[in-house]
Amino acid sequence: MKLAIGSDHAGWALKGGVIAHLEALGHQVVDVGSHDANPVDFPDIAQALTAQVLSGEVERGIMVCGTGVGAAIAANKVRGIRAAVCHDVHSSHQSVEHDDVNVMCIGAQIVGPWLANDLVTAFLDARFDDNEDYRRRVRKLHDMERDLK
Ligand SMILES: O=C(CO)[C@H](O)[C@H](O)[C@H](O)COP(=O)(O)O
Repeated sequence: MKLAIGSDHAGWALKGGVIAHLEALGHQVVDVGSHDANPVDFPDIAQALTAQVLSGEVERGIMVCGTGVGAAIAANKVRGIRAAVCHDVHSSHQSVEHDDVNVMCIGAQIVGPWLANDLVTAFLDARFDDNEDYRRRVRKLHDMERDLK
């Protein structure tokens, strides 16, 4: 899969290992930054990453910040993005299967490199389970987004 990955300074070191893992699995990875440990603001990186997803340049995105929380808040501000913090393997795949999540967020202060690799693998291996209930719920998310003032 072609995907985008981004991090702030807190997620930068973990991101390097995740990229190596994903490339070893054969994924094509677009790194939208940051590219060093200097402080950056996660909303700026989330904007660059979500733009890649919405343009169709990549299928999905992965954000790494300190906790995953700021990255998820930022990404969810963008119409068309369904982002989730995923720190366990079950949520990592079910978030795609049931909720059609397109941006996964992980916290480098919360998970280590081995678990991070398992999480992103579960996320990318998962496919939306296209049944009526899940479709209806995702449609309602779109409706809520459309009705935002
Ligand atoms: O986790 C984060 C946001 O939810 C960020 O990655 C930062 O770790 C957090 O905001 C702390 O920022 P700092 O500049 O590293 O103190």
